[in-house]
Amino acid sequence: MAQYSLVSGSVGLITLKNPPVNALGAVVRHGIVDSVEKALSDPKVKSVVICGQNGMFCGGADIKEFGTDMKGPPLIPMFHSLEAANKPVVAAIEGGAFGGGLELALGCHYRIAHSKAKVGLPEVTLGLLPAAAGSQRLPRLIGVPAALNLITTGRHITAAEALQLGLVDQVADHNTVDTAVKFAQSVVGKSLDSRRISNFQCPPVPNVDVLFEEVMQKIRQTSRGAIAPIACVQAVRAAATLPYKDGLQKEKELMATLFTSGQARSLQYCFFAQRVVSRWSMPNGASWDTSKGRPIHKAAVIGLGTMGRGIAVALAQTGFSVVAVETQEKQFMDAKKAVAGMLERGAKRSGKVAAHDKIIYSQNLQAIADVDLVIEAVFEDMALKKRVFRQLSDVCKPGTFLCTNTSTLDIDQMAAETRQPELVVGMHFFAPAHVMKLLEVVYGPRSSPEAVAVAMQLGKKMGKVSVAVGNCRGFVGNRMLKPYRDQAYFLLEEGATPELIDQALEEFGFAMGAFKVYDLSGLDVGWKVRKEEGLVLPGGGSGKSARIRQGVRYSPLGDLMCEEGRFGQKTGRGWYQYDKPGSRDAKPDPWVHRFLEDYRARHGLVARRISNQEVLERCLYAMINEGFRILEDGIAAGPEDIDIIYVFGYGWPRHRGGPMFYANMVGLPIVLERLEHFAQANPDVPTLQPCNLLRKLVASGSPPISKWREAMKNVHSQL
Ligand SMILES: CC/C=C\CC(=O)SCCNC(=O)CCNC(=O)[C@H](O)C(C)(C)COP(=O)(O)OP(=O)(O)OC[C@H]1O[C@@H](n2cnc3c(N)ncnc32)[C@H](O)[C@@H]1OP(=O)(O)O
Repeated sequence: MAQYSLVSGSVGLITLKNPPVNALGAVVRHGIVDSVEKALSDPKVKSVVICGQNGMFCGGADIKEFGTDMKGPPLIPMFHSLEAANKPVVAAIEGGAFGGGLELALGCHYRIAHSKAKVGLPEVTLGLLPAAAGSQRLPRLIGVPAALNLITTGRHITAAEALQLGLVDQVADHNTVDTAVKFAQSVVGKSLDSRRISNFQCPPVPNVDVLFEEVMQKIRQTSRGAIAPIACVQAVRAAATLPYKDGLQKEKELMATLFTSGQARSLQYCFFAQRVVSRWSMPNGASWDTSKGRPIHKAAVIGLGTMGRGIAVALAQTGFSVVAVETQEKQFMDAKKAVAGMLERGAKRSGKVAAHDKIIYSQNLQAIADVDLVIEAVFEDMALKKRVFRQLSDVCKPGTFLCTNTSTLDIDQMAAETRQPELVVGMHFFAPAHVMKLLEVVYGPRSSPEAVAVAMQLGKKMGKVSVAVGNCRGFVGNRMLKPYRDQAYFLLEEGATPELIDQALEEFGFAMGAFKVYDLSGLDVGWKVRKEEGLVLPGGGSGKSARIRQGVRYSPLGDLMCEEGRFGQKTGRGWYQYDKPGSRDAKPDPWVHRFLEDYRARHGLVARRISNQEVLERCLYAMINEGFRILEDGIAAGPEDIDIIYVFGYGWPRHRGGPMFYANMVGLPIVLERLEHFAQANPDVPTLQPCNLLRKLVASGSPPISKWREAMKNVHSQL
């Protein structure tokens, strides 16, 4: 609702009330229309202030209404009537004004923001554009380049930046509403013509066509197929080149396309999914609202390789005291230098002081005796990790949480080495750990709810999107990656090239195709693991058994590449060629094509034409099928958990919502039918066999993704 009151004898105060963010739902919109009418028709009222309750101006349109028939007054006429009012209207912005909330403020004659408030037009992140005249008013107010930046990125800016851009008129340090009321009184009688933004011309931009051409080109390169950023540019261009009324019409047309698009649905799903996963639960019933963590003041990182360095930096930048331990002399010296550099660069970017003093370096494990939490990041070797956990259990004070950054290994085996296995959890960071947003928090059968709560809270403090998952090989992310990668290799055997597969995946929207990722992360990493698993045969093996391991189809292509010393970017040669070792510019390599032809000839394989569609279906449906198995096994609490992991950790295009949401969009019967088809053609690939949960969902009429959790309830959990 919106509450109306008369304050200071002459100011009509309209307070938006719709917790938690005062979104502009139908009831609020009715409330605003009624209140404005009261204020404008009351002769006692000389000016109007609009604010939001509980320190929050307005989080924008109510996103939950988007899928409905959206009754109630529309926003644009409401903002026009505010702007046309003959009494000054002032927005008092506390907390934040986002999307429709900022558009409401732009309809007012003046804007006053609290110094801690943030404002922005984040519609693009929801697959939309600011279509309550925001795309037309903002460029007229702050100029085309600045508006383009805010609208196409959706970034939230501080009150200080908003003041500098001329987006707000004043910044208040104390009571914003009081300040706004006084301000409103002070401007009574002043002409409002110059305050009505829709009357403004956009400040002229030299070479406007060139500017838009450049921006559009950049956006096409970076948007990975997302349509909303492009529509945003087109809408701002309309503001820059057309009269307000025509620009508004263009905004409406562009929005009509976006509003019902699958991309908007996907992005809005991601918005809510991100919030759903923060409300974690474990199969034993423990959950975010019943389990409390403990405060962490001092943490330790064990092992200062790539991951350990990133984790130490992330912790220090969050404000934790960190003991960084590395026992090998050379690695220790290299790490100290590298971490200092990372902190310096981070400080330069953020404008904050580098947090060097937060980190104490040591080569001695005894230095961590008094820490509250340890994150182990030593080499991915179970014997080594077990030894480290035994030592940690001896050295640390009782009650210290012991976390492992393993990306695949069984955390329960590590817990078994300690005196308090209930304090052991996985904290699987993604490289580079100080940059990547995702954190998989892995609970084992003995992990306590308190330990999970601590890891989840720590992740949140570090600015990570933390997802609680169960303990199995590869957890959620890497477990699903395996069938995807297997299919990519099988497709090479059947006639594809790395370029063909990567192009299909990148056109789909992945940041990088499977083979570019291999080259980036190093082919030798997986080779080492496969060797330990006994999968690697010299020369890839021979005869029929060369392409079968433990009864299932296996491609030795990755092993053969490693035998050639082709480890990827680091050696300047991998699935692509690079100018020099360490270079990132991947070029197709005729050597790889010949290598594949020789391989096929050796194994009697006849290359066939492989379409982009087949690449997508084989790679993605195999991955999705594993996702359903993960749900079936109770390793992830719901499809949202899987999708958020893929969007934040694996370069899955957000505008496609995550693998499980994508399956829901494609249609479960289609996914099932294609998997059945591929499974029949590849009986030696068990990961293509459709799993029971998928079959069950299809048999029960393919309910929408929001109902999958119900269907999962009756499926047996292995935890
Ligand atoms: C014609 C079209 C016109 C206009 C288009 C729009 O306005 S689209 C909406 C544009 N607004 C946004 O994108 C803002 C979305 N919200 C946020 O970014 C954050 O919620 C916000 C406002 C910065 C607050 O962040 P905070 O971390 O404090 O809270 P949290 O994100 O956890 O949100 C709390 C709960 O509020 C729900 N919520 C937030 N915004 C909206 C919204 N606009 N509509 C509906 N619901 C919203 C959010 O889901 C949380 O709910 P919960 O059930 O607690 O998970």
